[in-house]
Amino acid sequence: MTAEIIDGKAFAAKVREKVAGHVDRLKDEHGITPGLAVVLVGEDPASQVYVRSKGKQTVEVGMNSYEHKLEADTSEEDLLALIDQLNNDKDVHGILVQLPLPDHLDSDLVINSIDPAKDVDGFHISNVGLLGTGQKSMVPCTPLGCLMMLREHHGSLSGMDAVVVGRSNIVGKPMAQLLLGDSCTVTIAHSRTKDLPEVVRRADIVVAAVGRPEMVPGDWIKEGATVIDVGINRVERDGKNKLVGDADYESCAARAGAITPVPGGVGPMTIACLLANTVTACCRANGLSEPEGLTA
Ligand SMILES: Nc1nc2c(c(=O)[nH]1)N[C@@H](CN(C=O)c1ccc(C(=O)N[C@@H](CCC(=O)O)C(=O)O)cc1)CN2
Repeated sequence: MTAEIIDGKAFAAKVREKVAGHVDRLKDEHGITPGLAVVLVGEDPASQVYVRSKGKQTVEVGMNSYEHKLEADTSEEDLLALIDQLNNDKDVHGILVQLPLPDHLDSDLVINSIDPAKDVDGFHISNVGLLGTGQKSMVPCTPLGCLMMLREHHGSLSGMDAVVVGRSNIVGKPMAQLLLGDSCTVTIAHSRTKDLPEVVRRADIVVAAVGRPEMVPGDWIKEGATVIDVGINRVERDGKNKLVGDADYESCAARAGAITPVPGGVGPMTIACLLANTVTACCRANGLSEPEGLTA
């Protein structure tokens, strides 16, 4: 079998188009412009690229973008003061602190200081609890993007066997909650899972989110399964830098029914879903109905 390629770049463009439509309506009918504040601490080169891209795409869909770039040695007190200011700014509907933070800053403390209603990353402990109990929450962008692509590809996911390889708070755990919410039978596998290849071979849906280059080989994949590759790993091949996922693309594509490529799969959906979450947060803050097609 040769897998169908799930084109995340094209799908993300459609999500952005939908977001732009909702933003137009918010402006025309309610006089409200959604605003997203992104906070970057330090000069991590990859983070700088992602933050630039977030700002650009925010403006492209018609929203206001507020960028706050802080020195790498910014104190926790100063960062928390900025978040407090953004929490109280009525023009800011979404707040995101780019991760990873420099080591001297406590990420959990910082994330949990964001107003949960403005936490467009969905990382605040309140949103984690709401998602885990099936209540309305802000949903982390990468898993939301994966869910949207899976729903688009399969229609209903009900009754499917899903294996999430990786148990991070940012991707693995919320991904499992979302799949459970769509009535999949879900296994979270990790480095200590016994007979990992056999566990993965049972799955109709495999979400690879371990952060290890090409860890999942094709012979772990059930014929016809869907592979969602969350990994973004920079490796050197033949003297050149290359981006690869957590799944070995060639061998997985030879067995899977559908697969997301890296780059151009899950990555672009992360920022598209951030924009979607900002519109959702803005609608909720103003007592308006949820934007259709942009939430879990
Ligand atoms: N506060 C957050 N920090 C981080 C998150 C997050 O969701 N919230 N996720 C990642 C980084 N990230 C967004 O912040 C992100 C990563 C990758 C992409 C993307 O489009 N990747 C492209 C490849 C780009 C490249 O060449 O490097 C792709 O996969 O096609 C977008 C956003 C960590 N931090």
